[in-house]
Amino acid sequence: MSSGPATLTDRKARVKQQMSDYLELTKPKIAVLLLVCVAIAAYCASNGQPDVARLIHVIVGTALVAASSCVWNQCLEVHADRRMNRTAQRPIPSGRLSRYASALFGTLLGSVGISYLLATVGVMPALIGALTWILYVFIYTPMKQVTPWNTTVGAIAGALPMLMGWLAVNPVLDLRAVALFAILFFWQFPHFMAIAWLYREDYAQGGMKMWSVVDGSGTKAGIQAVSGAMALLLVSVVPGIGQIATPNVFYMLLSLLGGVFMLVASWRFFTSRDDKTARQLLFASLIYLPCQLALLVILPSSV
Ligand code: HEM
Ligand SMILES: CC(C)=CCC/C(C)=C/CC/C(C)=C/COP(=O)(O)OP(=O)(O)O
Repeated sequence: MSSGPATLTDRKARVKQQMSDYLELTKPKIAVLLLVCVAIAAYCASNGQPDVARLIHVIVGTALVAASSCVWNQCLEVHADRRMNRTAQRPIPSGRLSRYASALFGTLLGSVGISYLLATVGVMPALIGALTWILYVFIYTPMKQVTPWNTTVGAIAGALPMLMGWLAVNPVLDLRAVALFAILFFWQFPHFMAIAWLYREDYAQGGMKMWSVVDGSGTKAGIQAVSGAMALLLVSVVPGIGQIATPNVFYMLLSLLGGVFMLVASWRFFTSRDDKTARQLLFASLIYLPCQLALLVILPSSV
């Protein structure tokens, strides 16, 4: 007799679980920071006069395309994800969602996202969105099983959304646009080398050829982290140079400070190569990026 309400409750719980599974497939935590980057690039490109509608359009469109790429990434990696502790409980390897339904969901998100970008902010952001999708899904994802250079390709895919944000409001890519791309590109090396070290056993089990797997001593991961942090320090200063006669010293000094913070965290990881310094480096990377982005916003638009 009581099976009616119980069934309804069960069904509601199942729908709720499925919705949260589909959301999980889109890797929402990474997406939030990525979309903040897109927004900041669009803001910088607007030279202090942001077109709010275009800004919102490029955020929405990029969110859809990025979500689609994350869904497809998990459709292709299901066997590896099943073998790794960090990913085994994801919706597809755990069997909560089928690969087919997920691929359909990802395709829908991607098609809507690219069409939305085309219709609202134009060809260039849509084109770069499509290229980034292909790079992440069809080049980076299979490359993880082949060579540690996969991270370099992944970092290009991770940084390209900066150009989507920029091109949505400004058709000309200047030195600041290149610097924004470079900041996000180089930031990913210390960010990911810390993760690659922390999950090295997992990655090895999943057949992923990360630097921390092919060189178990951690030296190569450390070198990648330190080199990335050094390059990051240099490129983060560039947006402050602006017109040579009036460099923004305030911005440049604070960027240098942030760069040194990342370099010290990377150096400590390189010299110790233990979980403690890796965790500190990952934490430092997640503190650094929002601060550096905030600095870019307060950088005067005349630069
Ligand atoms: C080569 C490129 C990248 C790789 C391989 C990578 C990989 C990862 C992985 C595996 C985690 C999960 C760590 C954990 O479970 O403890 C993570 C965390 C995170 N990543 Fe990245 N990432 C990359 C680029 C990016 C980019 C471009 C962004 C955004 C701008 C980003 C933002 C984040 C954030 C916010 C977290 C913390 C949230 C979480 O724990 O899921 N990452 N990254
Ligand atoms: C517009 C568009 C298509 C944007 C996509 C950009 C994007 C999602 C960048 C993230 C960068 C990246 C390589 C993350 C790690 O993936 P991973 O597969 O190594 O992470 P995992 O091991 O947790 O699955």
